[in-house]
Amino acid sequence: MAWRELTKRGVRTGLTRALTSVKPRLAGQSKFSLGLDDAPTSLRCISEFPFSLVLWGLADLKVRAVLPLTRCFHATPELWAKRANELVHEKNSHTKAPRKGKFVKRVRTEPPVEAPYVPPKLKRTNTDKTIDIFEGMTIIELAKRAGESIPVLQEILVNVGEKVESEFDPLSIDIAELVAMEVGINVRRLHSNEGAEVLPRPAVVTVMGHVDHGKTSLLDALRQTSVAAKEAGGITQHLGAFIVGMPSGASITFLDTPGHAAFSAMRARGAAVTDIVVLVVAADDGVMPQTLEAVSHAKAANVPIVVAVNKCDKPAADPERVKLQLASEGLLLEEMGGDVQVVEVSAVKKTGLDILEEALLLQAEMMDLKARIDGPAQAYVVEARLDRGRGPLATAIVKAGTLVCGQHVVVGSEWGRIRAVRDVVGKLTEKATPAMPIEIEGLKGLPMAGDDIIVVDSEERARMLSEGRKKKFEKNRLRKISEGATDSLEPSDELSRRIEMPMIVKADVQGTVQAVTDALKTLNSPQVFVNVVHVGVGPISQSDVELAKACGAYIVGFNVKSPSSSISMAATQASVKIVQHRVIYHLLEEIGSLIVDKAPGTSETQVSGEAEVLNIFELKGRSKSKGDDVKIAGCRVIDGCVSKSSTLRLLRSGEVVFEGSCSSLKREKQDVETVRKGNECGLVIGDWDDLRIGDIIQCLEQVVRKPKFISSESGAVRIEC
Ligand SMILES: Nc1nc2c(ncn2[C@@H]2O[C@H](COP(=O)(O)OP(=O)(O)OP(=O)(O)O)[C@@H](O)[C@H]2O)c(=O)[nH]1
Repeated sequence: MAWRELTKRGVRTGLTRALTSVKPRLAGQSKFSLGLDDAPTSLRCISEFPFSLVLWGLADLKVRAVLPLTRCFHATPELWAKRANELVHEKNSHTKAPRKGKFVKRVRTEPPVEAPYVPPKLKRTNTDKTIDIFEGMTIIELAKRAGESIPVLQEILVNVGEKVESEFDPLSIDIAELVAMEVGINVRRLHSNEGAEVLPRPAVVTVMGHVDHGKTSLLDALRQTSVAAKEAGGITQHLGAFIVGMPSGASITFLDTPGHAAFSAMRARGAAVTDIVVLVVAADDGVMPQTLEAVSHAKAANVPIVVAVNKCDKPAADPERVKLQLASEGLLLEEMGGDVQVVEVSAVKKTGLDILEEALLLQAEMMDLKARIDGPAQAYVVEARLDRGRGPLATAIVKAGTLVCGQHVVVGSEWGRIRAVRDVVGKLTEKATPAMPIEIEGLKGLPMAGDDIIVVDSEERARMLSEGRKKKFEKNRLRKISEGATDSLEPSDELSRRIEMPMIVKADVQGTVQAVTDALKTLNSPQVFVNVVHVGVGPISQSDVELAKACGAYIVGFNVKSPSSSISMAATQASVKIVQHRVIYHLLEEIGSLIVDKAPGTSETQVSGEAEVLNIFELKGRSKSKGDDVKIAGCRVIDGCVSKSSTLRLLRSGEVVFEGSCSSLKREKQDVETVRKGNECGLVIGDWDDLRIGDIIQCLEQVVRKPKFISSESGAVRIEC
């Protein structure tokens, strides 16, 4: 039974009341309040279970027991039905304390205090009124449409266990419906596919795989263009999207996600909007670390994989080995009885491409990909960049509905009115339908890759939502800073000695800014802390130099134009170092070596030599200081080299008995500075004369160990101390 349908039967009202009445009694019982808070979300997920009886039971019991709704996911319909019967039975038999069942726990053992449901002051005359609701609307918007006051709706939200920090917070469409229902208003869900015409849509495909396994070449081969050649350093630098038309007339939307480790954050976002992942594995190289990483991303996002075994033209190609490797990593390949299709291709020789396309279309067909065409669009930002002439530009994929030029949108915490929509070839278009990659122009600020695009009615609403979201982000940011400050109140000794390297990151597009920032953070070590103080899209500017000067930061430019001579000169004068690259691992290498240079290193005590005491000689009255006898250890150096200037450590039966300096080191009556392994010597330890045959004398030296910059074959980098 669907949650929506319950409205008609009044069940949801019952549940809301039940939850509301039980809430005061749950104070301090986190387990139960958790279930309560989760209720609206959980309810969406259990729609296939016959739980209405349970809900009725809860409502009618007024409620001395509460179902931990989070556990609904694990319940079978039979269990639900059984438990529902139990609840009804308990109610009918007037049992004061319900039995402890698998899903029900008693809230308190003393006679229950009736906690009658006290509804907020509601107009309950609205039953014929219907309002449009949609994902992401604010409580202000809902209040306006419902003709209710904001505090009344806020009270309902609190009562249903929904945490809403501000009236600008977007509500989920389900919560909006729940609140509307409480004030007795019918709703029409604008983002729902129900009632709207749903049509098949092209699949959105992401190509993933290990570095250099041929992702870009494969996409190029598919679209008959050559991007790889144009790309700096031969690696894909940022997320793009394009449509590949198939001979059959069908089309597939590809997200061109890059494969380098530094971009894994962007790749994760790519997977979130994607329907299918093409996992590219080079037939000669086989499964590599990033191949497995890609599999994990796809699995985490619950996205099916189609494997493209590439470079099959190479003499060393061994597709069968690749298949076995993949199978051993848990991919259930079709030819081994699973459902993952594997296609052998060569991006260079352009073989197997038609079979790959067919495999993708087949996969898409099996998934029965459909989307609502009409109504407001739901879309995601894939990439964003700043264009000098056109301002902020966002590449987006429409997931449902139609995005129309001129609409007001909220994108993450930015807003704007869509001034222009361009398709993949840069042609202006009036609207964009599902799975269509587009570039939109007209936003007031630069959104982040992964942001959702919400279409709103008016500029006022767009502005309001954007402001609300910005405030929330700022609040979260400040909270994080204050949490960080609290964390750093008691830093460990090692961390408190960390040297800070402030950095300003400038890159061509938003996704890259973040990828570079994330990559730089991987270089943090116990000795050096990379502190990204400012990030931005676009070329390095005068103000970047001024900021860098003020906080002693390095400026890191990635994929941006070289700064003008006046900016370079200003940077030189201000002793601001600018590090600029177009290939991520070159950038990381340079920053890594700067970190290594700057790191103080760790001081370590090393045993540089070891001597065994073979004899003990006593010289009467020879001590310079005291006039006492002196004991000389007649030793043989058994390891390394013993030197007079070193600190000595005396070991007896493996235990340290003394540590001090050497006051005399002689070899055949000659004073010497060092004695090497295999030679004999006479050694006097200052202030220590308790010597025994068999004692071991170690020479200690302090060495400073500098961290090392390590770059693995997979492209991952780190600083090892
Ligand atoms: N022989 C052969 N070489 C290929 C094939 N596909 C790609 N290559 C070569 O492999 C190298 C890497 O190809 P790219 O397409 O840049 O690989 P990528 O996976 O996109 O690399 P990143 O973007 O760096 O992750 C290039 O030199 C290609 O020419 C193929 O099918 N056969």
